[in-house]
Amino acid sequence: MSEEIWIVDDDRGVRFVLAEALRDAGLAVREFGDVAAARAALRDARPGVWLTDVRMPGEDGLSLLNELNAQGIGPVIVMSAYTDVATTAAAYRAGAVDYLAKPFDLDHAVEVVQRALASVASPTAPAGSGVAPGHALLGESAPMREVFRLIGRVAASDLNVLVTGETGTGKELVARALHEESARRDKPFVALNTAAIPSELLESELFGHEAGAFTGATRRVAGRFEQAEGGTLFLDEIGDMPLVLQTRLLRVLAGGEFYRVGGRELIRGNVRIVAATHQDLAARVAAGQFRADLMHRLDVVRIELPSLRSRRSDIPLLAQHFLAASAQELKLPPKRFARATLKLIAQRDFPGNVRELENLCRRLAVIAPGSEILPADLGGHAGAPASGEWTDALREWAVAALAGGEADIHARARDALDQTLLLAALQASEGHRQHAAQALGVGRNTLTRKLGASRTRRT
Ligand SMILES: Nc1ncnc2c1ncn2[C@@H]1O[C@H](COP(=O)(O)OP(=O)(O)OP(=O)(O)O)[C@@H](O)[C@H]1O
Repeated sequence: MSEEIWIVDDDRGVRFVLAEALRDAGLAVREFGDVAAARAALRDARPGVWLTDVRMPGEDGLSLLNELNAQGIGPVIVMSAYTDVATTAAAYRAGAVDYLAKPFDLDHAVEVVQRALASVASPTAPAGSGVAPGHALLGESAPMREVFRLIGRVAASDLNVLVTGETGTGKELVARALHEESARRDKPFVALNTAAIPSELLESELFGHEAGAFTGATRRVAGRFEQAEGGTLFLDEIGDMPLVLQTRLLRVLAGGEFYRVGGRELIRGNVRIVAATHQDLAARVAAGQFRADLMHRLDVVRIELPSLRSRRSDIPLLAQHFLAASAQELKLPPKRFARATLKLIAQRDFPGNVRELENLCRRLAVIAPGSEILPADLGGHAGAPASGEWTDALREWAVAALAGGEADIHARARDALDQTLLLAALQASEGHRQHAAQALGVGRNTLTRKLGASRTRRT
């Protein structure tokens, strides 16, 4: 077996630095500027490992990968600047052993090549079925690229996956992407939010019931397991599942068989389970609220979604996407963010993560007056105020007041807030109460009352 590494990339710069790094590591390297040249070289030689770009003028890297894979020539490592789930998963499906997201770290690239060389004896994965459909899952930050890579890696397998992450981080989207990128994509994707269903109904929701199984069960109903036959069942908020049902679910997962509620017919299912939770399952196990054996069965592969505030570089991309999508969906004229507005948004903390950002953009699509969304538009309408502004000063004051054991902290802060806002508005309206009230978005009576209250307290 040849130990030569073949690099196919139309970008000379990439070829050069990569080839140098590999040679420094003691490997022999051959470079090709396009697929045709590499294919010609195949007539009288074989590489140890291929590294190929995806999008190149002429034939693209994936079609080469498919062909090499069909002929058992490999292993192939795909390099691409396109790090979305669809491209990554398509590469893995076509038989890539690894995926390097450009720009990549050279040491990491050398390591990946060495690993591929070491595993040369093992056969490559079977060829896949072409290019994947587009995905709603967006992100360019390093942690999201890692998520896409994992999805690409495990989608084609039938392994159970546990998706973890705070609320609104995209757990359901990941489950859908896993389904779309698997051979099950033409079968149903069925989602069930365990926390949203009363526990006494959950069993019949999951496994279905026969007519007469309980009061009100007038006909046989298929449960989510049956509905998802051949496809994927997404169990959201799995941490909230009652213990009795955990036992039942465990039995079904272990045996692959179940009965409908009130039924005698044993049903054999073929369903892939993707579960999600925002809770720390291990902690729930320790507290006796979740079965350890069920956790291990669900947590075969874990995909951890990062919070939005830990990947702020994705915020502008997501915000622009949501703004455009909202305008289209609500049939509103398109708007765009001023650069300063995007910067302010990217500083926010978003405890509700991507969902909260999506809601903010939807609101702005509706209420921002101009075609360009300015920082002022974020003002009172945009949810929590940006961190790093007056709230920081307020927080400092509160921390000091709490530490000093002061009394009536909330009332005093509220008074100070009222007074500051009212005086600023009155100044701006040159003492005109009606205008000041309008500008603040409060009624005139409220303004008068608050003015009175703050005066009374001060005296
Ligand atoms: N990476 C992403 N790219 C684009 N949209 C996203 C992304 N992540 C989340 N969203 C959007 O944010 C919203 C929330 O996502 P999703 O429902 O998947 O989150 P979740 O983690 O399952 O939330 P919960 O824990 O509250 O159920 C959805 O509208 C989804 O389309």
